[in-house]
Amino acid sequence: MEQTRQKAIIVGVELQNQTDFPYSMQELRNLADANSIDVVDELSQKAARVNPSHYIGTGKLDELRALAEAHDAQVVIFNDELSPSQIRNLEASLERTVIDRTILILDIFSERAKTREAQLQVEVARLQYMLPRLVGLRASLGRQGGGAGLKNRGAGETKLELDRRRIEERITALQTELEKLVARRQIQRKQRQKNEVPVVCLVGYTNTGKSSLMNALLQKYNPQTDKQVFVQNMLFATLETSVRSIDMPNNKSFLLTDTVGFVSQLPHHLVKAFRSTLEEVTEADLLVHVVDYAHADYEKLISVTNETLKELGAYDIPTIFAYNKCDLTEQPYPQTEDNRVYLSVKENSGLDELIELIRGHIFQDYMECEILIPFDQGRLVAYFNEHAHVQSTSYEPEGTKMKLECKAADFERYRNDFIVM
Ligand SMILES: Nc1nc2c(ncn2[C@@H]2O[C@H](COP(=O)(O)OP(=O)(O)OP(=O)(O)O)[C@@H](O)[C@H]2O)c(=O)[nH]1
Ligand SMILES: [Mg+2]
Repeated sequence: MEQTRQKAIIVGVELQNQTDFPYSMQELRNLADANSIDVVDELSQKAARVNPSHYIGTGKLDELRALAEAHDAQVVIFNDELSPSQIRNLEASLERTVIDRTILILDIFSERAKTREAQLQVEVARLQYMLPRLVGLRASLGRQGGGAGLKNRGAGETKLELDRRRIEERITALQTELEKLVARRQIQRKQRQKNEVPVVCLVGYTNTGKSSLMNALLQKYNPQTDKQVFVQNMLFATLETSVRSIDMPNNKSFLLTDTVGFVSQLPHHLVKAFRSTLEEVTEADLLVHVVDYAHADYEKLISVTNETLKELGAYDIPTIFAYNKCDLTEQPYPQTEDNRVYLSVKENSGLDELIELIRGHIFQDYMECEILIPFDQGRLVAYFNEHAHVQSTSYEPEGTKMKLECKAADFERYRNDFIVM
């Protein structure tokens, strides 16, 4: 049964010289919507800084109270992370549930988390956020007892007894469990590194089509696979990292990683908790930055993603751009321009162009050569058949002649075992 959606007012402070304010309020609306909350009105204030006690000034606060009453809105959502005392003061003054941007994102994450690792990460982030806010978060804390999401708001108000110590103990226990999972993931990653298969990572703002792109490439190159990933038209459909091998013809393959989408002001605790998941990004050989080119604010979304990458320490990894959803724009596609491919994953158009660009980046160190392998080095013939793209093979009196495209590193490694023609 459809639950009755809560009504909320969103509130933001526009700082001086802030250029992205309207956009950030829109994003807050989307986050509320993803949490099944209806935004019925919004209130903003221009100020040099956020009011330390009540986020907004006294006059605005009166205005906000009147607005909430007029709309019968049970919830007020603030566009930044509130301090513990701000939450306390605002709840006392508004007599309504007070939510900030951070808890909104945390709630979406906890509702979406499917794997144990993602669930642990979200819960750690959420508990760390709550710890200093125990007194303020009267209503919000109730949710802890009843599980994820805002749906249980109010129902657990009496469960406030979860005291600081129990929360701290719980964080420790969760972190211990998490470390075990992380260790396992790191072993897998080391194994992959040893295999020297290049790693390409899809990054981008949430809902731009990263997972769709992953599925389309899998469909194209590994059609027999049943390892498709989850796609949905919503914020943060993906919270877990998936790694798939894309096996192209010519014995060339790479690993493609799909991961969580970004949003502006991704809460600090969350980034920290997801660090192990996101480490995959920092160790990639190439990033494919997926852009929703049909989004009115796509440039802003690109810079949000770049900011997040910088925060993760992944800013200097070679990057190419996939301008997706061109089917919804006037832009001609498929088309490649420098480091950019205009494409539509939905229409299956532009995938070849994208793959070409990816290949150009990760297989730069491939070379073409013609070699003669003496018969006593027969194992090399087998090796190149498996690891290189062999264009022709012929058998000469002195050995096997092969024309092939192989890794420059392989060429160097076996340089003394064959004769270059
Ligand atoms: N019109 C159009 N829609 C697309 C295209 N590619 C993806 N979509 C849709 O965009 C929505 C989001 O796709 P996902 O692949 O889940 O996006 P994502 O980037 O993985 O999102 P998160 O995991 O939330 O970060 C889905 O509804 C897709 O069907 C495209 O080329 N054109
Ligand atoms: Mg996804």
